[in-house]
Amino acid sequence: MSTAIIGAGVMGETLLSGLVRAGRRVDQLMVGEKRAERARELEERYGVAVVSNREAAAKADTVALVVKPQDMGDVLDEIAGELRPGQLIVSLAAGITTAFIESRVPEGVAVVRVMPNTPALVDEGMAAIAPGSHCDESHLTEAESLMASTGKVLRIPEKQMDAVTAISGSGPAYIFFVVESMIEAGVHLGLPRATATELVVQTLVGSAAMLRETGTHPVVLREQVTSPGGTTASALRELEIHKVRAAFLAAMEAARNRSRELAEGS
Ligand SMILES: NC(=O)C1=CN([C@@H]2O[C@H](COP(=O)(O)OP(=O)(O)OC[C@H]3O[C@@H](n4cnc5c(N)ncnc54)[C@H](O)[C@@H]3O)[C@@H](O)[C@H]2O)C=CC1
Ligand SMILES: O=C(O)[C@@H]1CCC=N1
Repeated sequence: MSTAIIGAGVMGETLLSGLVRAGRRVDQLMVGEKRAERARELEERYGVAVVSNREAAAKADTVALVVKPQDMGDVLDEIAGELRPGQLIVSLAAGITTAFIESRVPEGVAVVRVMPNTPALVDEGMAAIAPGSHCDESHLTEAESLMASTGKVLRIPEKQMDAVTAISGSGPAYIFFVVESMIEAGVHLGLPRATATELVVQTLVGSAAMLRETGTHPVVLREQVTSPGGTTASALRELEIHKVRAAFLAAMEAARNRSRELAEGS
């Protein structure tokens, strides 16, 4: 099965590198990328063939679309004439619905919508996938196998996609923001930057491992850290006073709403 990736920016390269690491044959992969310099870079780094979008669409069994949502209409119009029934389009674009894609490609082309995230770069990705209206099990299995090369995959109904985008798609950015804030706090408290960074990163990794390995609810894990009258309780009180919980809710609502707007082309 040959796979083309159209749009090889951050997420396109993440997918490409994951497929290569997972052992997909490079001669079964191809890339369509608008920026010539970027295309050359990927050719050199992975030995992958860079072709026109139309050639990618004509040759590949599966076409992964990894351009920005605002570029999807143009790319679909460009490749529609090359697509044929039985092919699979896997779209990784935020906001863009399977119905939008289906309305621009020939009848019988299957569409799967995916929301990945950047930890896929280290094989710890979280991808959600939702079928369009002409998908059968083999299409979903192929999309699943594409994304499973870089982490976990969850099947969801498409109506959950905007919320998923707000939580796991954008999620790594929130976590990095928290990490960055904690490192700055450590520096403010007088720690050398390298020490603060090591402390925060290992605390993050350790906490994530506890969540995954114990399956214990985060509230219980937080209570275990919070000694009566101790340091953690003082810190958490400040987070509540500064409405951090409410800010997270508002932030993720904003991301969900932005995903909906992208569907409308803005
Ligand atoms: N970066 C992230 O964490 C995530 C991104 N996504 C989705 O992935 C898609 C790409 O996002 P990024 O990689 O962050 O953006 P990016 O800007 O890094 O990559 C987009 C790439 O598409 C190329 N491109 C634009 N028009 C093209 C055309 N007509 N033909 C061929 N290539 C073209 C650009 O030159 C660029 O290399 C977006 O739709 C985004 O919603 C989804 C989940 C997470
Ligand atoms: O910020 C964005 O629009 C993309 C989608 C999810 C993560 N990055």
